[in-house]
Amino acid sequence: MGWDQAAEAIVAAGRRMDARGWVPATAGNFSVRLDARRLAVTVSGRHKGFLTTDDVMVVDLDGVAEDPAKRSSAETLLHCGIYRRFPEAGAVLHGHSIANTVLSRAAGESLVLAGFELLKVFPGLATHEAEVAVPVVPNDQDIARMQRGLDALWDGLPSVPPGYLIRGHGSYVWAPDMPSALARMEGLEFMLDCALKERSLR
Ligand SMILES: CSC[C@@H](O)[C@@H](O)C(=O)COP(=O)(O)O
Ligand SMILES: [Zn+2]
Repeated sequence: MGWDQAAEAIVAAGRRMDARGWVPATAGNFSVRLDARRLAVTVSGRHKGFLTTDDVMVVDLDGVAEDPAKRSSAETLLHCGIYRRFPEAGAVLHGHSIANTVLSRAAGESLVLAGFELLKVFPGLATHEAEVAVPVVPNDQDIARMQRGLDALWDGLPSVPPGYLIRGHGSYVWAPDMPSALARMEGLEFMLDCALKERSLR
């Protein structure tokens, strides 16, 4: 995807995520794959609901900035990890919702979503009569180490996961393009909201 389109898609995604309350303070980060070696990603520390295209920058798949004067997202290496591993990934979204934060703190190594019609937002699922295990990984301020843990986890999975949760921190999803990534994020967060409400009814 070209730079202009990618940067606009990221700005619009920020507004959408902010409207849903999923990027409080300066939380969250987003990216779009530009070509085989480069991605457009959010600059670190910006409020994601008020981004302009100046708050988007280019890094390579090692996370090295094209413009060294700009500092990319603290979690850039998690974006790079997704693009490196999953060739079909064209856009990545990360958000900090109440539901993903609370449920990931209570979960074990994965959080199982079952019986929801919205499971069909995930690839390969054509019915609600399914269950999806969303991996939950420990939070870590050492992002390179976190990505090594994710790579080890992915090595052992039988299929591409629908995304993942970082415990007490947030969610990551990806898809071939930004509209599909937003749909996956909205589907995942809807189901997490439901799961949280179900727990409070118990
Ligand atoms: C507001 S604290 C959140 C950050 O530590 C981080 O997890 C985050 O999502 C945003 O970091 P950023 O460097 O702006 O991409
Ligand atoms: Zn985060």
